[in-house]
Amino acid sequence: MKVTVIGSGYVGLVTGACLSDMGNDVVCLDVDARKIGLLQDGKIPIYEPGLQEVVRRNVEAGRLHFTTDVPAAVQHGTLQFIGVGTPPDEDGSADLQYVIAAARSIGRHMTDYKVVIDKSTVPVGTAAKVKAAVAEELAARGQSVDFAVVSNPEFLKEGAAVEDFMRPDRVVVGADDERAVLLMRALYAPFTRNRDRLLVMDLASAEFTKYAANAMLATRISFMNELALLAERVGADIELVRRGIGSDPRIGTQFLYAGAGYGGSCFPKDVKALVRAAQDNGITLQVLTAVEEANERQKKVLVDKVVRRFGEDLTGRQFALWGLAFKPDTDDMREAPSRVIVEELIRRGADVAAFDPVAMHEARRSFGDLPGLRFVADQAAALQGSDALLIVTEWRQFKSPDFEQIKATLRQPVIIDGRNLYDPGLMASLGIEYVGIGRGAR
Ligand SMILES: NC(=O)c1ccc[n+]([C@@H]2O[C@H](COP(=O)([O-])OP(=O)(O)OC[C@H]3O[C@@H](n4cnc5c(N)ncnc54)[C@H](O)[C@@H]3O)[C@@H](O)[C@H]2O)c1
Ligand SMILES: O=c1ccn([C@@H]2O[C@H](COP(=O)(O)OP(=O)(O)O[C@H]3O[C@H](CO)[C@@H](O)[C@H](O)[C@H]3O)[C@@H](O)[C@H]2O)c(=O)[nH]1
Repeated sequence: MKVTVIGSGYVGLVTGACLSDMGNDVVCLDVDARKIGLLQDGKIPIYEPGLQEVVRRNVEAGRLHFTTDVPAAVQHGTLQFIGVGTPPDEDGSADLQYVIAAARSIGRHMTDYKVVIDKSTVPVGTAAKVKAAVAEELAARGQSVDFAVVSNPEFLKEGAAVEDFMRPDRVVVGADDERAVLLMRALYAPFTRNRDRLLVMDLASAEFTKYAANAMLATRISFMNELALLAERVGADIELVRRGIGSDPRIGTQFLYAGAGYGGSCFPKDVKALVRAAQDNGITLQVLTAVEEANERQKKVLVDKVVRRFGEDLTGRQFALWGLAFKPDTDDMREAPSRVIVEELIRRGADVAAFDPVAMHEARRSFGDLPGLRFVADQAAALQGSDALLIVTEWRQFKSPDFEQIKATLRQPVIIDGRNLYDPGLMASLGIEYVGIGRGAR
């Protein structure tokens, strides 16, 4: 099938690459000429395991193209995916300006039947706005061309994006047009294996489902983070509690890890947008309001532990920081807890020696020139001259480090672990002072 993907960021690129891998003829469009230039040169602007290979083989096969040429891109695809950003507006609601601009581009240049597919995360009612924007542009040109609007939210996780797209738990399709549904079924047939995985529903329910999923996942994390605070006080170990509750299939084992707070480009913005949408409808979402507040507090928990150990004034102290990206297997720094932690340590007078296996470049861009922050070449170098090691992201290479080296290199053998990577018993036996999240058991 002929597919156009508008927006070649995270979601657009993965969508375009995976759809072309199933034999579709895909054009990815972006307004960012630098990004498209990189992609045309065979370079992937983001770090995402496996993506480079999928892009390369489909470009080589002539099924995947990148362009800034709006009319040509719009004319190409029967299926027009909109995968542009929906950042939070000042009041927390989703800013739809890029989605509407993409819809207008379609209306301005289409000459035959199109299915316009909202892949971006957008609030209930957006499909109607997209429909109106396309129709307005068509009317301005005096054209009458048939089209449908479909909601097809994306559920991929960064770091596992290709796998998630290729083997989705479900594909949600919101539609009010039978022909569009048939086309979507055909497009997703190679990914959904059996038909049960493709869930067809009305537009509003599909749009709502995306926010509900992220809100539920964020709630689990804030719930565990809050319980971790209490576990420390009462002498329980949240890791053992996690296993204890997770083995109940009604609860499940995934997404129950207490940590340094959730970040990324989705949970923070989507929780805010849902709370805001509820307010606009005269409803206060009390649980989700608390989920967000708990997360803001959690991002500071690591610094609270530093303060408890080293005092309020951190002047003259240096801390080694392992992990800057908001999660492992990505270089994405959007809403990363490391940003809050680094800024707070530096505000209190400390220096920070930071290392991340892949996010150093993005981190430099995101922090700018921040006095007191130094990026070092590897995890061992961060330890030199540091008073303690702080772990912020659970990269695999941090999971079994050389503990003797850590002990010998740090000024004091202190590890403050925001991801609960190590066994407190082992740390005690090695003579390392170890502080995790919610690990109060003695
Ligand atoms: N990142 C994720 O893991 C993820 C997962 C699921 C859903 N989402 C949702 O998908 C959407 C996109 O997220 P992202 O992380 O890919 O964003 P992104 O910022 O990485 O990419 C968006 C791209 O759209 C381009 N763009 C903006 N306006 C355009 C226009 N009019 N025409 C063409 N290109 C345009 C931008 O230049 C940018 O390259 C958001 O709504 C997000 O919430 C993201
Ligand atoms: O048990 C857990 C699981 C995750 N996190 C944190 O939660 C954040 C988000 O992690 P994750 O969900 O793995 O990454 P994202 O790529 O942001 O993916 C989420 O957001 C996407 C964008 O909407 C959705 O498509 C995905 O389904 C949804 O998982 C990260 O900071 C993690 O460190 C925890 O603290 N504890």
